[in-house]
Amino acid sequence: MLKLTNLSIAYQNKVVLDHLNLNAEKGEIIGVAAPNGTGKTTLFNIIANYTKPDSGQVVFGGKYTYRNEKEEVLIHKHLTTFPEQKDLFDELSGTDHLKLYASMWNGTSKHVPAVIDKLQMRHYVKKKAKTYSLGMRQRLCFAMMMAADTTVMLMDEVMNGLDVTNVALISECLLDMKQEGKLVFVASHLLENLDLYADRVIFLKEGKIVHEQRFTEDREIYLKAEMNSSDYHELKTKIELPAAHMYIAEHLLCIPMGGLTLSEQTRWIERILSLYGHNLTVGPLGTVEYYEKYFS
Ligand SMILES: Nc1ncnc2c1ncn2[C@@H]1O[C@H](COP(=O)(O)OP(=O)(O)OP(=O)(O)O)[C@@H](O)[C@H]1O
Repeated sequence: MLKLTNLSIAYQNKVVLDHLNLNAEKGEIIGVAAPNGTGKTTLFNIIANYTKPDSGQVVFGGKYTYRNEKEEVLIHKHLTTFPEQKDLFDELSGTDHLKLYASMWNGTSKHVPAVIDKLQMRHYVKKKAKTYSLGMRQRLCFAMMMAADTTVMLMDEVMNGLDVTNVALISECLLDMKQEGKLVFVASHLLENLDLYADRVIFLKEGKIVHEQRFTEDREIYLKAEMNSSDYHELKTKIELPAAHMYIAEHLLCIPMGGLTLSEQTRWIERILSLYGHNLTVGPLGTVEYYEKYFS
């Protein structure tokens, strides 16, 4: 559906994307995780052709690129980017915004009432946007994407300014979009939230995808023990830890359990429990843990 090949861009001396490659399919939600200023927005801007890469290509549906205006129009019929709150029209109501997006991309606004209901906006959607709180504006921006209903959606900081209830509501809508076969990119600093709906999370570092965590496949199970750095170094003098173990962000020891027999697994659990009893869990690594591994 969407193929990124060898995307590179640099500003002055700073390399932001460096020969980045990615294939993405319909029905996928791809989380993009990286610290501030790494290149998430730049990546989205290149996918949407708001920014030209220094080299590389964005290919849609196996054949369309931004080589000419005709193909750009074709691509943009199927792609939306998350509106910025500052781009909302103060004097227009939420309904006006939704109808605008619906008719621009969809040619009809018949589904707008269903979007309003789904996002529980009925009590405010007829008021002018200038009267909305931050969270109300953010929900409207998301609703506009739902109204546009395109196949590819690029969502930058979609959860910004939302309270817990609204984060849950939007997460639910993202899961619905996946069921409907959309391809959704979500750049977010709410890392645990990505675990709820992303099929995979890519971690950007120094212009490249330094790690891709897939949630759809069998994931490696780890014995995870919280321990400070002096306990970790002391432990290493007492027992030989498996070569593949990780010590993440100076606080989390992770011992892979895959390939071990049940009795070996139990032995590791007993050993770590007897030495450092508290805060021990068994399970796969989540987005937070990989983030700490690569960026801490
Ligand atoms: N037009 C531009 N001119 C010069 N530098 C730019 C431009 N656009 C982006 N950059 C630089 O590129 C880098 C990546 O910026 P980008 O906005 O893509 O990061 P981000 O990962 O989206 O950050 P955040 O999490 O803060 O939104 C930053 O160092 C930024 O200063």
